[in-house]
Amino acid sequence: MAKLQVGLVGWRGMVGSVLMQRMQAEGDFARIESQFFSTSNAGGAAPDFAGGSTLADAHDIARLGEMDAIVTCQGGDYTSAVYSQLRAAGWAGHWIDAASTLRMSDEAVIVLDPVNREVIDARLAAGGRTWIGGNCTVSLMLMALGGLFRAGLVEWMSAMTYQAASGAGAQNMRELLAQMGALHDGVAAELADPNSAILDIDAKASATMRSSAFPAEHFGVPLAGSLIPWIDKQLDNGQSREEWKGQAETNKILGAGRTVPIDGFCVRIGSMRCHSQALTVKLTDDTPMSDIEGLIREANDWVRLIPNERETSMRELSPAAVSGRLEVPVGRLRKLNMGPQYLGAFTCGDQLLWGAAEPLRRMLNILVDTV
Ligand SMILES: NC(=O)C1=CN([C@@H]2O[C@H](COP(=O)(O)OP(=O)(O)OC[C@H]3O[C@@H](n4cnc5c(N)ncnc54)[C@H](OP(=O)(O)O)[C@@H]3O)[C@@H](O)[C@H]2O)C=CC1
Ligand SMILES: N[C@@H](CC(=O)OP(=O)(O)O)C(=O)O
Repeated sequence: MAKLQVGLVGWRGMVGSVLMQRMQAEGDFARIESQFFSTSNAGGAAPDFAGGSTLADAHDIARLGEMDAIVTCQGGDYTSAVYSQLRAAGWAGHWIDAASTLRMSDEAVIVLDPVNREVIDARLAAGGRTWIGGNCTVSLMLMALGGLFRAGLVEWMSAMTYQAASGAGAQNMRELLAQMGALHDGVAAELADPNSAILDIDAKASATMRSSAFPAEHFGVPLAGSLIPWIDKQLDNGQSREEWKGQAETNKILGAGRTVPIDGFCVRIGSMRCHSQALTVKLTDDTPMSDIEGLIREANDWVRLIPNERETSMRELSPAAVSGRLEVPVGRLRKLNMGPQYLGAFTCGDQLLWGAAEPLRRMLNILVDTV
């Protein structure tokens, strides 16, 4: 059988680079015929790892239209510029996209196959052609607690997030490190002197952070040594758009009849590429902890239950431990003081893997296996 012709757009960006790493690691390129596209270097050389050849123009609708599937990590502006033109030209191929632009449209499924494979399969059987990766925070939360949702145990949930710089883009990751460096540079002499006063060091660090010379072009404000209590756009109801996605995308991914209320606050913190979340779950009944742990543990191959103990939690449930790994640890599990139906949990995951690239390459492989 002929291999799928797959167009890859946005492959050298941050999400795209992680996707390329994962596709190489899993041998995905051997299963497809790949054609690389570029918005900036058409005619240039395609990357060696996929056998070379020439980059095609990512705005050439006729060339894109020759693909059986297009995988794009190029961003929402590109999706807005190209997707409807391609469909209007009669293209019936599969569109797999990291950007949020099409997520809530009726024709699109938000893909996270360890959680919603049935939803994907049903839409495939019905002729679905548009597959969009979910918001990173939502996908990571569902990889951690999908077992409770699947069992119908979640009456409502509140998610308080601690989101990494990578979610804002590559330049923001660089700026976070530049901010850390500037903070250190500002007090290096005092730090080298064990007798210097801590309050003097603190005052100097605060002054550095507030100075107009502090590098904050991308975040707009200090993140290192501070935090940012707003992610994405402001909505009329007082939520940030990132907070809005929690309920909207979770329920769409699950494809259930009932809407599970979800709300909370999304906060940017100074981690590099792992998003963490403190979750409060109102359970539908007083389910015993052993059942809860079993449901979470057995939900998929990547969730890892961390016992609610100090040493293990500190060592294994943090961005430093999880960065670059596909495992999604979840721990701090305990019933809360509010009553036996209230469960607390804490989870941490790499937002460039399960939060962005991994669901896309897995969707491509589902297509390779089924169409
Ligand atoms: N950042 C994240 O955590 C997540 C992002 N997404 C979505 O994924 C999409 C892409 O995001 P992201 O990967 O952060 O975007 P990037 O800005 O890293 O990359 C996007 C494109 O910018 C172009 N580009 C220009 N200069 C450079 C350069 N020096 N190095 C690399 N690429 C360059 C490339 O296009 P070309 O090669 O054509 O010039 C590249 O494909 C967005 O829609 C975003 O919403 C989804 C989930 C998480
Ligand atoms: N908004 C996320 C990253 C992201 O790109 O999300 P989305 O794919 O929903 O736009 C963050 O800042 O951490």
